[in-house]
Amino acid sequence: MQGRSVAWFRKTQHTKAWQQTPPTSTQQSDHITLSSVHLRRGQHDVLKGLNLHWHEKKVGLIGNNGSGKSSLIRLLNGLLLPDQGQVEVFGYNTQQQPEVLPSLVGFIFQNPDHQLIFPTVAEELAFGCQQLGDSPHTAREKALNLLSQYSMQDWANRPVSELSEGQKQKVCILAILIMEPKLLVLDEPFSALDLPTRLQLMALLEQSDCHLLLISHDFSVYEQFDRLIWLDAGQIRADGQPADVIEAYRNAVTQERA
Ligand SMILES: Nc1ncnc2c1ncn2[C@@H]1O[C@H](COP(=O)(O)OP(=O)(O)OP(=O)(O)O)[C@@H](O)[C@H]1O
Repeated sequence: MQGRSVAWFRKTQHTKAWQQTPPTSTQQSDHITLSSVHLRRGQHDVLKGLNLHWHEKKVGLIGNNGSGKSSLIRLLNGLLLPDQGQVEVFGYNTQQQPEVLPSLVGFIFQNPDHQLIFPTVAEELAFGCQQLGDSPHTAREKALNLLSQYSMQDWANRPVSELSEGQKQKVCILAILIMEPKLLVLDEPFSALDLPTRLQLMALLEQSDCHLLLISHDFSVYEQFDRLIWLDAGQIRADGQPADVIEAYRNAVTQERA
């Protein structure tokens, strides 16, 4: 997705849907389920009858370029809808109840510049709260509280444009976490970042209580993950403990190159 549309999505889609359509306890579940999902994009059958179900907190998604990872994650907040089959996120069908999804599912993309739209850090963080119905005063208080929680009080008035890439990505993550999504989806969020910054951001994510779905070509980030899914040409090729799935993927790539 291009940057402008990510910003647009955050600005327009994080509406007051949560207040308008509060999820009921009977509706909510801890599962995400894709049932017989077919997805066609352009001339490509990207997903071909995909069945996938998970409840684990930290799940990774790997696969070659073009295997369908980004398409799959866009099904989780209704940015894409399946041509056939169903997607249910915490009990909500993405076709039947799309209005609830922006409050449940947060996205972080590779390039923070595509996501950040306000001049200062505090304004950026407060924006999400205002979208969820807080007054400007309450939203700013929440932003300052969150910054203190992460020992970043002095970041409040820093101009976003003067932050490094890693610092911007940190602000992006906080700007989504402040909205308390139940699922946070990250598409290659660390690819431009050095090792210390990656470790710092992973630690930040691990402190949060939400479900994570992470796409990364850097497999070291999956060490502490509960589950890793390997998507190959729109189908699940392996699914299980990260170490096992990474080994299977590496072996397959090595054999295919031989
Ligand atoms: N906007 C689009 N219109 C048409 N086809 C698309 C579009 N975006 C992706 N595709 C096609 O869908 C298929 C899967 O792409 P997708 O971006 O989901 O793969 P990916 O696994 O995320 O790849 P990468 O690792 O390179 O980001 C590819 O064949 C791609 O050409």
